[in-house]
Amino acid sequence: MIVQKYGGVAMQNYTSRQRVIAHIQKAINDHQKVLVVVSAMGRRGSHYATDTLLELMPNANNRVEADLLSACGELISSSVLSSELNNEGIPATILYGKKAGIFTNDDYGNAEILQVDTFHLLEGFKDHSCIVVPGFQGISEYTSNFTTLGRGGSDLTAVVYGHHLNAELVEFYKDVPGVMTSDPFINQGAQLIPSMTYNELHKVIIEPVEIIQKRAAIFAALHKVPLHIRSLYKESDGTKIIE
Ligand SMILES: Nc1ncnc2c1ncn2[C@@H]1O[C@H](COP(=O)(O)OP(=O)(O)O)[C@@H](O)[C@H]1O
Ligand SMILES: N[C@@H](CC(=O)OP(=O)(O)O)C(=O)O
Repeated sequence: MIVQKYGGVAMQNYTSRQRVIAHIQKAINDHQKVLVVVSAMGRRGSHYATDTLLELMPNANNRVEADLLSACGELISSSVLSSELNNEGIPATILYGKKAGIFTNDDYGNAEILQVDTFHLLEGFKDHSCIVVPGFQGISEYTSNFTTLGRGGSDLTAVVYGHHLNAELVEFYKDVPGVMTSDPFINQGAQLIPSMTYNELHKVIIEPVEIIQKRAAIFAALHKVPLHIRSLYKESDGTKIIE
């Protein structure tokens, strides 16, 4: 069983999601079961991207409402992908809200995960090779409100599931070949790093555009979750994060 995470760029349109579906099919062939964590579609300006949704509430002073609004992006994305997988003949199911099992405190916008309940995921895998879950969100243990896990938080969702489900691997499909010596969109001479330690990964996570969310990298290092960061588009081997 593996976990795959697809970010906003991978989920942005039908064509990119066709690549997502091809990677999921391959994962089912190779690993039998795959948990797919998705982010909201696209970047600022795309209809359902997190930043676009948040523009609907420019003066948000109620963090309950802001988190509910942001969580909608991943709910849209996961429902669309699950439907497209089924249309392609890949029987997938979607789990969200309490059934996704990520329970948090009430620190809206940057909630802390208090408990992970994998019951419904394990039940789902009895009948399905593929389960799709919206990333970036949890449910408050105290109020049952939607909460979010900090910007870039779908990475954390994926790593947390990887740990609690004892996944063989957590894969991240990005718009870069893997982790490079620096951001290739800034430095064209950047080189792919084929493998690195958790410590080395930590050093290349530089704001504002983090290759992987810092909280996710810290959690992965703490629990030794095996990570593979790779390209959605190119048949590159990407970067393996090893101890
Ligand atoms: N060292 C690095 N190697 C590769 N990409 C990097 C690096 N540092 C920053 N980045 C940036 O990280 C981005 C990928 O992260 P992100 O956009 O959060 O992915 P996604 O949302 O698709 O999961 C790349 O588009 C790139 O601009
Ligand atoms: N959509 C959320 C969560 C996330 O992880 O997105 P992405 O995987 O596209 O970075 C955000 O923009 O913060």
